[in-house]
Formats: sequence, structure tokens, C-alpha cells
Amino acid sequence: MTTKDILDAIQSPDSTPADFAALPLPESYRAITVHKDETEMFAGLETRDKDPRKSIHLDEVALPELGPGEALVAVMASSVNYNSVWTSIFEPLSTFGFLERYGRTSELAKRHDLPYHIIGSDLAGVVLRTGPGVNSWKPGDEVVAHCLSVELESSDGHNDTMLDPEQRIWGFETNFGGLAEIALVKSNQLMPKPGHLSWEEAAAPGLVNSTAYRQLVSRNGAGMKQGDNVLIWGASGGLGSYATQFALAGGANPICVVSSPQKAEICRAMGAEAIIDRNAEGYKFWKDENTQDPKEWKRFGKRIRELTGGEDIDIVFEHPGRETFGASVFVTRKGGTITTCASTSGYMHEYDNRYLWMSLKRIIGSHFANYREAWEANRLIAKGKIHPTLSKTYSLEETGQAAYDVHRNLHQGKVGVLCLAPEEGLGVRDEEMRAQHIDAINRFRNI
Ligand SMILES: C/C=C/C(=O)SCCNC(=O)CCNC(=O)[C@H](O)C(C)(C)COP(=O)(O)OP(=O)(O)OC[C@H]1O[C@@H](n2cnc3c(N)ncnc32)[C@H](O)[C@@H]1OP(=O)(O)O
Ligand SMILES: NC(=O)C1=CN([C@@H]2O[C@H](COP(=O)(O)OP(=O)(O)OC[C@H]3O[C@@H](n4cnc5c(N)ncnc54)[C@H](OP(=O)(O)O)[C@@H]3O)[C@@H](O)[C@H]2O)C=CC1
Repeated sequence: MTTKDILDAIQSPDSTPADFAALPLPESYRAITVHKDETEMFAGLETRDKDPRKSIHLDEVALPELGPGEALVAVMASSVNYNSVWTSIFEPLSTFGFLERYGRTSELAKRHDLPYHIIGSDLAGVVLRTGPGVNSWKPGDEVVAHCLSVELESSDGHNDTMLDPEQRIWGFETNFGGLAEIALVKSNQLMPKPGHLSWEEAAAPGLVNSTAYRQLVSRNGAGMKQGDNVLIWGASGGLGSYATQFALAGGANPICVVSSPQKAEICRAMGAEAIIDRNAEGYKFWKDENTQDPKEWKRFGKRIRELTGGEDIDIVFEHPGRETFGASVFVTRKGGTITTCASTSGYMHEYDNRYLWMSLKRIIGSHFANYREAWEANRLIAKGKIHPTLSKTYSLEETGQAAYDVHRNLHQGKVGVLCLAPEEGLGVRDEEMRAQHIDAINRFRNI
């Protein structure tokens, strides 16, 4: 039995759940990995010079044993997230430390502590097998998976599953991720694949869409409301392209920051009107490595006021971190919110605290999304209210290049990876709904 037989079953319109359940599983499959004995390979290099094409491998790996509450999924497509960039450059930490720590927690978790890490935190595919205790999903189900892995044995996470002390991001802090022909997930990660999308389109939103939903829309994040002025950094990037859509769909006013005319055009095409090209306008929030320039914060704030008719920002959607955080705190209005989920340019932030406390602003930390938020974010995709922002797809062999593009900010929106899918465009089950949204679905393609 090979993965080719699995693909044949997925592509045959006559396959039944019983056929999938009867398919023998292969002993091994192809997967994107980083290697434990290479964690020092970039020692001494600047972050931007660490090249994912050197650390990312395509290996034949053994099929993991299936445990209770879990599912093995045939992955048709996945996508590149920035967390896979972090894994591939071993920053800020090697992810093998996460796998070792997880492996110490239980006999079953030991499976994850391997000398290779199969990465990837998104997938669209077909359930092959479910473990004991799984009743809601069966072989043959077409699914996407969100990346929240929790044990839920502690009461800490019972209200908000992101607060579980054993909370992990699948394919980053666990093994057997989505950039592979087969993935292992907890069955609670599974959600129905939106029928109007192809495999690669369905695999693109998961991680970033759910994160943007919690960070911006959910009451656990900024709790955005109609009319809010929302400053969105990287508004055509992975997170930002969903934050922009949420702002527009929710009746807010996105102020989109991008770094090129093409990216400005994409934001315009999504429906945004207030756009700042940070490159063209030349903002330099830091005079040197240790000194910020409040005059530049003010110039930036003045530009925002020009675009809003004199209003300041209700919510900043933050993720660049060190480079922008001082400016983000400054331009927020009295009582406004800065919500942050990352620090791409450096995690030691500096801001003038007088502007925070005197103007009663709040900083909210946000990370991925709880089970319910991930489900709600996927539901909005399935209903055609929010659309994938896939720009380009790569083959599994080219994943290193795909991660390199994201690392060097050469991409737009989301970058997809075909795993078992032999070509783009397969897996659409609802052509009528697709036709209604085709322009929005293709908005980021080939730019
Ligand atoms: C969905 C996609 C998401 C993304 O893309 S996010 C971007 C990528 N992710 C990242 O960049 C994050 C990578 N992760 C990390 O950098 C680390 O993961 C953290 C810094 C988040 C945490 O590191 P840790 O190793 O868990 O923590 P410690 O700072 O090294 O220290 C843990 C020790 O500190 C003790 N401790 C914790 N809280 C307290 C406290 N309040 N008072 C005193 N001690 C405390 C603990 O017990 C433990 O101790 P003991 O070392 O002895 O085991
Ligand atoms: N905690 C969580 O749950 C999550 C965290 N993340 C983290 O968020 C970060 C962004 O992820 P994602 O959106 O997918 O990445 P992308 O690279 O797709 O998009 C980020 C965009 O931010 C802008 N940007 C990058 N650096 C700077 C800078 N120094 N100053 C201003 N703008 C900048 C760029 O847009 P432009 O050049 O057009 O301005 C870039 O396209 C990563 O660090 C990732 O690890 C992501 C998802 C979930």
C-alpha cells in the first residue's frame, strides 16, 4: 500500500467511508522536516541570512501510531505559516526543546520526541483513521484542521481552551504536522472543509484566520465593533489579509499599512480605502538600534488623522513588534487597545508608558484561538463571508523555497503547498457557491 492508493481513493467519486476504512495504511510517507542534528547550522548568522532552503528537508518518515482521540489525515494541501519559518531558522528557540518537553509528559506524547520535526500547522484533506473514542469523524470525511493541541486535564483551560497549561501549536510545538502526505491530529482539531474551495484554498486560512479572529473580533481580543478605526500592520500579509477582511465585514474602518504599491492595490481590491505605504512614506521609528524617534510617531499619527478625518486609532492589530510597537502605542486613541500576537522584528519592545497610562490605553496579548474561536473563524470561510488569500502554491519538494519567500517578505497573502494533491483546483464540491465568490477567492492569485 502506498500514498498513491490513498490518492486514488480520494479522487474516485465512488469511494465510500467503508472503502477508506478498509484502505491499508502505508508504513511510511513523505514529510517536510527539520533535523535535530542541524540546530546549530546557522550559528553566528544574522536572522535574515538564515536560509530555510538549507534546513528544510523532504524525508520518508515512519507512520506514527494512532492514539485515543486522534485522527490520521491524508493531507491534500497545506500552507506555509511564519511559525515554520521560525522552526527552520531555529529562532527564537529550537523547536526540538518543545518536542522533548512534550515527550516527557506521557507515554503517548513520547512519540513526538524524535530526531526530526515534521512541521506545518495547516491542512486540508481526508480522514483515514480515527482512534478510540472518536465518534464525530469517520474515514472519508473531508476536513481542515486547526492547530490548537490541548490536553484539557487541568481546569485552567476549561473556560478558554487557549489557557490550558498543556496548550501547544500542532506542527510547531508538536510533531507530525501538516506539511506532509499524512498528518496526526487530535480529532478536536478537525473541522468541515468548506465545499466551495479547492484543497489548497481550504488549507490557506486556518492558522492566520483563526488568530486574526481572536485578536481582533473576539471578546478575548480587542472585541472590535462597528465604526472602529483599526490600524492593521502588514495588511496584505498572512494575518493582515484576514484582519482587513474582518474589519471590513464588521463595519469597521481599516487603516492598512503595507510596503509596496502592489500590496496597496490588493488592500484596495479587498475594499479598504485608507492605506499607508510605509516604504514610500519612509517612516523611521528608530534613529539607531536603541533610540526611537517620537517625531516619526507623530508624523505617522498625522497621516492617520488625514485618512480618518481627524480621528485616532481605536484598535492596533500588532505583530511586527519592536520596530513598530512604540508608534502603535502612540497613535492609539484615549481608551483604545493595542492587541499583539507576535514580534517579528524583535520581542523586546519599547514604548513611552506615559502615553499608555495617561490615555488609559490597553495592551492585550493574544495567541492563536480557542477551539470555539477557530470553529467560528472556519464557519465564516465556509459561509463565504471571509475568503482565502492564497497567492501562489508550491509542491512539497519546493517547501524550502516557499518558506524562504515568507522569511524574506517576498510573498503576498498566503503561500500554499500541494501535498498529495497532484495539481491545483481539485476538491471543489459546491461549484454554485464558488461561482458567487470567485473574484474574491482569486483576489490574491498571481500578483
Ligand atoms: C499559531 C502560531 C503562532 C506563532 O507563529 S507565534 C511565533 C513563534 N513563537 C515564538 O516565537 C515563541 C517561542 N517560544 C518561546 O520563546 C518560549 O517558549 C517562551 C519564551 C514563550 C517560554 O519559554 P519557557 O521555556 O516556557 O519559559 P522560561 O522563560 O524559559 O522559564 C520557565 C521557568 O520559569 C518559571 N516561571 C514561570 N512563571 C514564573 C513566575 N511567575 N514566577 C517564577 N517563575 C516562573 C517556570 O516554572 C519555569 O521554571 P523551570 O525552568 O525551573 O522549570
Ligand atoms: N501568536 C499567534 O497565534 C500567531 C503569531 N504569528 C506571528 O505573526 C507574525 C506575522 O505572521 P504573518 O502575518 O503570517 O506573516 P507575513 O510575513 O505573511 O505578514 C506579515 C507582514 O507584516 C509586515 N511587516 C513585517 N515586518 C515588518 C516591520 N518590521 N515593520 C512593519 N511591518 C512589517 C509585512 O508587510 P508589509 O511589508 O507589506 O508592510 C509582512 O508582509 C509572525 O511573527 C508569526 O510568527 C502568526 C500567526 C499566529
